[in-house]
Amino acid sequence: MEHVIDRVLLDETALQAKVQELGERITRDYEGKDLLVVGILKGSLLFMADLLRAIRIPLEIDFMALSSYGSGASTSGEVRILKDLDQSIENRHVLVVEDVIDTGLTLNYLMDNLKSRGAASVKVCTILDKPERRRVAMTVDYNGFTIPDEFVVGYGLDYAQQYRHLPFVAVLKREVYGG
Ligand SMILES: O=P(O)(O)OC[C@H]1O[C@H](OP(=O)(O)OP(=O)(O)O)[C@H](O)[C@@H]1O
Ligand code: HPA
Repeated sequence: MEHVIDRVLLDETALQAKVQELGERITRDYEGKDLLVVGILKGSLLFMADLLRAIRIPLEIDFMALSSYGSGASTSGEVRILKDLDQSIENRHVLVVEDVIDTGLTLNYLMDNLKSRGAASVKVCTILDKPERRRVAMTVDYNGFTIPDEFVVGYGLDYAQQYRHLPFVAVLKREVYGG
């Protein structure tokens, strides 16, 4: 992988330490509540699996897949649900798990959509946040790392569907993505 990676931004130790910290906070905050953790495919997969093991209270899991027309940065901000939840979330406490919040358009749509289904609460947990790219204001309830506006891969994040399996977050060499 060395030939495609410019530099490692967050190594495995840093990621895992942060995941433990987030898991502890979530454990405290949701104690005694009916918690449903919703992973957004595909990017959240690695973070979701690690985070779940760091949460020490009963919970259920589900997944959604979304697609934005064009990229997340497209002008419309229109989002389509490709795979919906398997169950009703009425009166349940929903925690959405994401790999990265960029423009915020995906999550903005999703939070409104989930709230309209009568959830008791809807919060978001992301491992990465790129606030410089935000196009809609949004509250990030649990954030792992605030990162600069650079294209990163690994720990679930892809470039052309590659590199999701890397256990660290890295910046690709410019010649790989033509940036
Ligand atoms: O804040 P935004 O600008 O809306 O961008 C963030 C979204 O973009 C990525 O998903 P993507 O559509 O690339 O799907 P993936 O998780 O399958 O890679 C990421 O997982 C977020 O869901
Ligand atoms: O930096 C990124 N890498 C991969 N996917 C993304 N989606 C938004 N930002 C990114």
